[in-house]
Parts: sequence; C-alpha cells; structure tokens
Amino acid sequence: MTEHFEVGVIGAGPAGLSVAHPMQAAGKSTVIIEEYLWGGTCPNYGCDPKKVLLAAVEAKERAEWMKGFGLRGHEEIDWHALMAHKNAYTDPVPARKVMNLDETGVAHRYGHAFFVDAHTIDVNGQRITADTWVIATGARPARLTDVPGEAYLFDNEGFLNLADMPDEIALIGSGFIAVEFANIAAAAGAKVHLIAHKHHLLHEFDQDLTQDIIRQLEAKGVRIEWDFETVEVTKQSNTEYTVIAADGRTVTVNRAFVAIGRVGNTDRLNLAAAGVELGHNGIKVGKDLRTNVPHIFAVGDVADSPVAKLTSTGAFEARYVAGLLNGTEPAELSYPAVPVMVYGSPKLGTVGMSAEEAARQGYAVEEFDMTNWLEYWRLKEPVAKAKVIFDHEGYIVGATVLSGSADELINYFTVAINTKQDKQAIKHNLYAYPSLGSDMSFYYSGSNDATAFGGHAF
Ligand SMILES: Cc1cc2nc3c(=O)[nH]c(=O)nc-3n(C[C@H](O)[C@H](O)[C@H](O)COP(=O)(O)OP(=O)(O)OC[C@H]3O[C@@H](n4cnc5c(N)ncnc54)[C@H](O)[C@@H]3O)c2cc1C
Ligand SMILES: NC(=O)c1ccc[n+]([C@@H]2O[C@H](COP(=O)([O-])OP(=O)(O)OC[C@H]3O[C@@H](n4cnc5c(N)ncnc54)[C@H](O)[C@@H]3O)[C@@H](O)[C@H]2O)c1
Repeated sequence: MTEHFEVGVIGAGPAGLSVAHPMQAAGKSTVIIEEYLWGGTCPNYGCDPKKVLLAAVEAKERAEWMKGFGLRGHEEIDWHALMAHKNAYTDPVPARKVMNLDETGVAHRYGHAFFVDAHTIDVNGQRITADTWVIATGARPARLTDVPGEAYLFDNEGFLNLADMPDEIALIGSGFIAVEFANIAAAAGAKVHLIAHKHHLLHEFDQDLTQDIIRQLEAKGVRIEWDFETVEVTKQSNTEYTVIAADGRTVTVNRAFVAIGRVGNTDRLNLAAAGVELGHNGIKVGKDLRTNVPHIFAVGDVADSPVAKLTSTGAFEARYVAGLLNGTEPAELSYPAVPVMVYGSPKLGTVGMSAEEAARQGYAVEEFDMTNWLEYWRLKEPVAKAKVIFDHEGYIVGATVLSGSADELINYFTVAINTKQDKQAIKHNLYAYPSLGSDMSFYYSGSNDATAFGGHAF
C-alpha cells in the first residue's frame, strides 16, 4: 500500500526537523524519514556532545588561569565521568525527537529512503508519495582515498563516544574538527598529533589569529605534523596504529581519527529516478532552495547553497522553505550574516567580512587586545583579541574574535552587522554591567582605560 502526504522530508537532522514541524503546524500532512539517529549529526555526534565535553576543558583551563589569583590545586579531567555527563545529554536525544514528532503530529518512518520516481520514495519496501519533497540528508565524514589501512581510522562519532581516552592519538585533518578535538583530547591528558597535509590550520579563518591557536595547541603539548600526506595506515595491535606519510615520516598512536571535511549524502538517494541534479558541493538548488525539479527542495548540509554548512544555516534554510511553502517567505532567500565558530581554547569566531577582504576594499580594520577588559582581566585570560571591520560609512561589516568567550562576543557583532550598527549605535545600547556587552560598549565609548588592568575610567 502506498501512503500519501502533502509534504515528505528525508533526513531528521536539524534541517529536516526544522521544516517538518512548521509544515505540520500549518496543517499540511507531513512525514519525515530517518535511517539512523533521530536528531541527526548535531545533537548525537556533532556540535552538542562536543560542547558538553568542552565544559570540563573550559573549567580546567579557567582554573589554571586563576592559579595564584585565588585558586590552588590541580584539576584533572575524569574522562569516564565526563563521558557519562555527555551520554546523559546524547542518549535521550533520538527518543525525545520522536516524542516531539508524536506531539506535533508529524508522521515518522524509520529506514533508508530512496527515490523511485519524482513523487515516490521507498522505505523498507514501502512506498510513500508526497506533493512536495524536502531532501535534508546531511553529510558524512569524507574519507581518505587510495590509502591502505584507511578503514582503521575512526571519525567524529568514534571520538565523541570514546569509552577511554587513549594515551596517544592522531587527528588527520586541519579544520574545525581536528582543532576542536585536539584541544579536548590534550586537556584530557592524551598526547595528540595533529596531522596537517599542508602548512596551515583553519585555512578559511584569519591566518594571523590562527597563529595564536597554533601557539596555544603547541603549549598544550599538541604536536603538529605539517605537510604530512598520509599514504598508509598500519595496525600493529588493537591499540597500536601507525600513520605513514609520503615522505616516510611515521606517527604511531593508540587510535587515529580522520577529519578532512564532509561529503553530502546524495549517493544513495537514487536521485536520477527523480531527475534531481547535483552541483559541485551537494544537491544543486536555486535561490529558493528548490532543486531543478520544482516540487523537490534541498536544505542543510546536503544542499549546494552559498553558506557555511552549520546547524544554524541548515535550520535557517529549513525554516525558509517551510515559510515559502506556507506563503510567508519571499521567492528568494537572503541570508543574514553567518557567525562561524571554532570551539578551541581560545575559541575563534568570525562573521561577515574578513580583514583580508577589508584590505582589498580599503575598509578600516580595527585590531585590539581585550585582555584588559574587565571580563577577561578578572579571569586572568591570557589571549583575547579582536579585529572589527567598518565600511566607508562607519558601519560594522565584519568581525573576528579570539577568546574563551568569542562565541558570545561574535553574536553581538552579528547583531551589529544585521542591524547596521556603527560605533555610535553600540555606545547607545545599555548592557548589564559588568559583562562582555558593557566592556564592548565602554571600549567604543573610549572610556576603557587600556593601561589600568581593565579598570574602566568612568
Ligand atoms: C564533530 C562535529 C561538530 C560540529 N559542530 C558544529 C557546531 O559547533 N556548530 C554548528 O553550527 N555546526 C556544527 N557541526 C555541523 C552540524 O552538525 C551540521 O551542519 C548539521 O548537523 C547539519 O544538519 P542537517 O540536518 O543538514 O544534516 P544532519 O544533521 O547530518 O542530518 C541528516 C540526517 O539524515 C539522515 N539520512 C541521510 N540519508 C538518509 C536517507 N537516505 N534516508 C533516511 N535518512 C537519511 C541521517 O542519518 C541524518 O540523521 C558539527 C559537525 C560535526 C561532525
Ligand atoms: N564549530 C563548528 O561550527 C564546526 C565544528 C566541526 C565541524 N563543523 C562542520 O563540519 C565540517 C567538517 O569539519 P572538518 O574539520 O572535517 O572539515 P573542514 O572542512 O573544516 O577541514 C578539513 C581539513 O582537512 C584538510 N584535508 C583535506 N584532505 C586532507 C588529507 N588528505 N589529509 C589531511 N588533511 C586533509 C583540509 O585542508 C582542511 O583543512 C566543517 O566544514 C563544518 O561545516 C563545524
């Protein structure tokens, strides 16, 4: 028997769920299909568990800064207890997502979905038709090709579920995941080798500020293997693996992980049966996130859309498609400024125009050290820097922030960009005092006394 719905969604990650719920709420019969963990990458084996683990790393680091300023002793990460804390967050996620679907009345089917024709999919041999399909199948870790022994490598899911932190690990990659996991593993006491195949880390970020990230990683004992092209991985035992480079260098560890980017889950959808075309980086979509087949949309990591592949952007795209289908969104999606964060120690956040692009456009780049701001000074935080870009009219158009609270501060700059604020506008906002917001406001008021260890000259 074939079931029919007005809207069908493939993939129950942040993007799929963010389109399914509002469609059902608008009275459209909606079904969502998931083949693995309800909730998808972010809450199960991505952003959220990573940030839960980071809680202990941040607490340990903050305690270290305060040594001699009111704290003494030595903090150690108890990986088993930390994992239990993480599992207390992740274990209930899939069941909770299903409960939410039941509460809002979205039908859900468990299994692998693939197209039979442009209106029909197959799940476990059952046929489902829908007037509108939304593909939200996300992405999976890219793997090294033509590397013997590659299958010995774990990925992000393996790392975020490690029952024990091995004594020595290798992270192959030099992007978000490699840097974030290197920081967590090093704080948990592992000897970490970060294997970069070129001579840079986080190449899409401000390369001046990434030097601080490199210094901080090295200070924590992370060994960065530059220009290391992995050609083979060998297994000596269940707890000993060797990663071999083209130039003969070797790194022997207890566990090695791969984090070299992600590829969209497009290959097992039988897209040809639906006539859906691929772009360079996922499913080809127009400015309304419609594929070349008018009743099929793609959102989130799987869509070849012009933004960073993040939970925030995926959910934003999904809400847009729901709004478009419900008649509340315009025919073209326009994205606000997208803040992008690397959750290392320190954290690195960026939004809007980069300093490099600003130099090309002749825009003003204001660079400043924030360690004297009260919020940073009281914590004895060693590194806190920012670069803020102003256009010719004085409006903020970009910012990059490096500090333990960069994830919060970048949000202020994101709002400043989206609401077209200049220095004057920031000064005219009232923020809770003392807080990062008030520090920022004082900075722009010119009343921050940079020479007096964070004391504000009122
Ligand atoms: C380690 C890690 C850390 C991250 N940290 C952050 C962060 O801090 N901040 C941030 O914004 N982003 C972060 N991300 C990125 C974020 O997780 C993704 O951008 C986000 O999950 C994308 O959502 P999505 O719904 O498009 O895809 P996904 O979350 O991947 O969901 C897609 C779902 O579709 C299912 N599926 C696939 N194919 C089929 C099929 N044929 N049939 C049925 N179901 C199918 C999958 O099983 C999956 O559950 C991180 C990613 C990783 C890996
Ligand atoms: N904080 C966050 O928002 C966050 C955190 C983690 C992941 N993510 C998302 O997940 C995606 C995947 O993260 P990622 O770190 O795997 O990818 P990435 O795209 O951030 O970085 C991949 C890195 O691997 C390197 N690389 C490519 N091929 C290689 C090879 N053969 N050997 C060694 N290095 C190689 C690349 O030069 C690049 O620096 C991110 O792009 C992002 O969309 C976001």
